[in-house]
Amino acid sequence: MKTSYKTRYAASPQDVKSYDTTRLREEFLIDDLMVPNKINLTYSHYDRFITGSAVPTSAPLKLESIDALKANYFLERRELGIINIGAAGKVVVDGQTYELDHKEALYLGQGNKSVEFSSNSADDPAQFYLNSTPAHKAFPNKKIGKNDVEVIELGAPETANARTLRKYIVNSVVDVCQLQMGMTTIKPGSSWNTMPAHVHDRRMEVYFYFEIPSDQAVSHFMGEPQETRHIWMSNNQAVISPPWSIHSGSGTSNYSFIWGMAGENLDYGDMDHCKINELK
Ligand SMILES: O=C[C@H](O)[C@@H](O)CC(=O)C(=O)O
Ligand SMILES: [Zn+2]
Repeated sequence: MKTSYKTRYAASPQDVKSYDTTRLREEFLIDDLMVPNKINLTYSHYDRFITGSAVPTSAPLKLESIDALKANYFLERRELGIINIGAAGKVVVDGQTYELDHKEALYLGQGNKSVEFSSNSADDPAQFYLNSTPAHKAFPNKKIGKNDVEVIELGAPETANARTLRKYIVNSVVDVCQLQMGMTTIKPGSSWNTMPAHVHDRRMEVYFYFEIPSDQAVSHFMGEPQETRHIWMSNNQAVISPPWSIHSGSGTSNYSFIWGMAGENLDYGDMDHCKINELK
């Protein structure tokens, strides 16, 4: 069995106030991503959002259904977003092959029965990051190449938050039920993402941090705006952000991250911003 999964339940902000470092990490940190020759998944009860990775080496990896879905196949009642952060690879979906180069993405709609991941080179594998959410309507599969994304420049060097945000799977690029995904890259010399911070109680979010140098780290900030906590993150780790929580981070170097969201609406701009000098 090359597919395994863990379950994470939803926690209330009242409870999270009393969590120590260990408990906070047990509930929110995902630290088993990008393991070669495995599909590792985390099933969160926040919006039933699945976060995972597939790193095929010499043999392809098949996306199998997991017991938590009680489904005949993984995408029976789900949609899936895939972003490749490794070398070139392929995703074969019901006989159709999609070539995914570094930082290319694929949206798969509900109803696809067979999904198989492979790398073009076993020594330099593809690294597929996966986000999946419940879906009850089948939208067409779509590859999103580097030229298909919507690019926004945010922040400034003076406030150490200069970054480039790329929207890959949003409803202006591809038809989706509820999944949204994109990638943000912090510019050299800057460290802060998503600052000014925001919450969006309509949607939960998962952040996957990558391109962090091995001797550096990112401190991820979570919690209600007036009751924040932090989690130190290493390269290729993800963190679940409850709908009531801010999700912001500051690195000891620059880095990139993939954000994925699901919930009540598809309005990317629906955020309640927090005043920086009012955070606690
Ligand atoms: O709700 C939106 C998400 O938190 C991210 O898209 C924000 C982000 O990448 C950034 O500002 O750096
Ligand atoms: Zn957000």
